[in-house]
Parts: sequence; C-alpha cells; structure tokens
Amino acid sequence: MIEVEHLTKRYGPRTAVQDVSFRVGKGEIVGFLGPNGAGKSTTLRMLTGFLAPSGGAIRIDGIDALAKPIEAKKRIGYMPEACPIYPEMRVREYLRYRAELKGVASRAIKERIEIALDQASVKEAGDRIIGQLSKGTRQRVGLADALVADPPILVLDEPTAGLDPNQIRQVRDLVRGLAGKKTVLVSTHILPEVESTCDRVVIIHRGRVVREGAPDQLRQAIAGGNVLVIEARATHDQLRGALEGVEGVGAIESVEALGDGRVRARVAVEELGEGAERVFAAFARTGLVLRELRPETVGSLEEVFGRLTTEEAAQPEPPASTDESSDEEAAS
Ligand SMILES: Nc1ncnc2c1ncn2[C@@H]1O[C@H](COP(=O)(O)OP(=O)(O)OP(=O)(O)O)[C@@H](O)[C@H]1O
Repeated sequence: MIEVEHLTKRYGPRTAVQDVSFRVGKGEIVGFLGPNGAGKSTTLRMLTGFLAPSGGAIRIDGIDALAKPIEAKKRIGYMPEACPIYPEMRVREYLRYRAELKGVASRAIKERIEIALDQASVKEAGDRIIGQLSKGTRQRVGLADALVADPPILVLDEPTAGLDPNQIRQVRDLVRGLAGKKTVLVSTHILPEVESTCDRVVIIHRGRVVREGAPDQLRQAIAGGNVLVIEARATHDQLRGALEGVEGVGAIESVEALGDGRVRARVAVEELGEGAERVFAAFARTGLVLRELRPETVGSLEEVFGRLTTEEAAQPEPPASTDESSDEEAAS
C-alpha cells in the first residue's frame, strides 16, 4: 500500500532524509521509529504530499504520488505532529469542514463524522469547542479528522506526543484496533509503543533506515547470536581452564571480576541448550561452583535502539546548515 524508494530530502546543504526505502503492506501496522531529528516527520510529510522530495519515488496504493499527488492523497488520512485544528470551532463542525474539504459525498458526511468520532473515542466531546479541550482529546479529534473520509491508509506522526499515560494507552488501543482494517504507518520515538502496537518496525536514524523487522526479530538480531552468561566462584584462569576444549563452546567474549572470588563471563556457544549442558558438565568435572548459567537476552527494544544508535553515533555528523528554510515546500 505504501512503497517508498530511495527517498531523499535536502534542506540546503543538510540532508534530512537519505536514500530511505521501505514498504507497508495492506492491513499492516508499521512503526516508524527514531530519535528526535531522525527524519521521521520529513519522510511522512513527503509521502503524504505535503513536502516535495529532493529525490526518490513514492507509490501509494499503486499510484505514483509525485505524478498524481491528489489521487494519492485521497487514499491517506494524515495526522501531522502539530495538528492544525481550529480552536474556535466545535468538534462536529470542524469534522464537517474537513470532510467537505476531503470530498466526502454530502449525504454521507453526517454518518462519517459519527463513525470517526466513535473510532477515535471522542464522541462525548462532539459538541464542545476545540480550544477548550484537553490536549489528549484534541489529539483524538486529530485522529477523527484522519479517519473521517474513511481512507484505506493512515499516517500518524507521533500521535501520543505530549499525552499522559492514560491517554497514551487509549491512543495505542485505538491504533491496535485498526489492525487488519487499515494500513497504518505510525511514527514515534517511544519504543514500547511499537512493541505493543506494531507488526513491523522501520528504524530511522540520521535520515537513514538502520534496521527493519518485527519487534521480536530486531531484538534477536541485536542480541548477536548465542551467548551464555556464566557466573562462577572462580578466577579468570580457572574459568578459562574449565571451558578449554569443551565441544560447542567458542570464545569467551568478556569476563568481569565481581569481587568475593566470583567472575561473570559471556561465552559464545554453537547452540544455547546444548551449550549450557556442556558448560554445566565441564564445571561439575572441575568442581568449581557455578552460581548462574543463562542465555543472554536483550531486555527490551529500548536496549536494541540504544545499541543501534550508539553504533550509528560512531559515524561523523553530516554537515549542518544555518539555512532553516525548506527549498521546495509543496502546496498542501
Ligand atoms: N524546514 C527545515 N529546514 C531545515 N532543516 C529542517 C527543516 N525541517 C526539518 N529539518 C531538519 O531535518 C532533520 C529531520 O527533522 P524531522 O523533523 O524530520 O525529524 P523527526 O525524526 O521527525 O524528529 P522530531 O520528532 O523531533 O520531529 C532535523 O535535523 C531537522 O533539524
């Protein structure tokens, strides 16, 4: 449904998005994850037709979005980061205005507004003045706006930014509830958000895609193979001696002295289960006390992200520009 190929955006000499390619299949919920300034909003604005790319291609539901931007836009409900909502309008009045703008047939507008209010869990605020709503409720009005024309694709830019934990949960539930019904691309810099709502994650850092996969796959990929964590009452040399020549046991990747005659080591093994059995037997043979033996796991995607961005941070910064203006803003 969404195909992005070699997308690039330069702001003067600064390249904000560089050679970004990814796809979002029909009915998929994909998280677009990256730290602040990674290029998420710039990418989303390009693929929703609000910003002209410097290079690359975008296809929305098979339509070339650069050649036929109006056709492509009709298929997308876009919720920008700072949702432009008119504070003096009432919610239903605003959604009517938006539905008309989006070309919803006039006989269908009333029903579409009620459905969108319901989907965004904001029905109770339908007759209230937007300027008097809490930030969370306003955010949900933005979501109702994205849904009002019943587009097959939703592009949501940080929909939970600035919300309290309760409101965040509501928005997450809502996005999850769209699974299978809509194709969703949702940007965030918050990892638990993608873990709990997304089928797949595209991680962007400094304008480039650094990883892509299911949240679980990403965690495994970064765990870096089969590693056992061993804690024993032993010296470094005793540990090395116990593991020497044990079948299926590879390099000792690190050893840490814990004091009190204990060490903790990370050891590469060919296979986790068998490796653990063999390490256990080897320690039993030597009579050394084994205190802990477990596969190394990466706790959360938070850690994955930390590792990825640290790897990337080792690379030099792209040249900065003082020109903050966009070179080719597209008409909305
Ligand atoms: N109009 C602009 N002119 C110049 N540089 C810009 C402009 N808009 C964004 N940038 C720069 O492009 C880079 C990517 O910004 P972008 O807003 O896309 O990041 P983001 O991942 O959405 O981050 P955030 O969550 O902070 O919005 C940043 O370095 C930003 O400073």
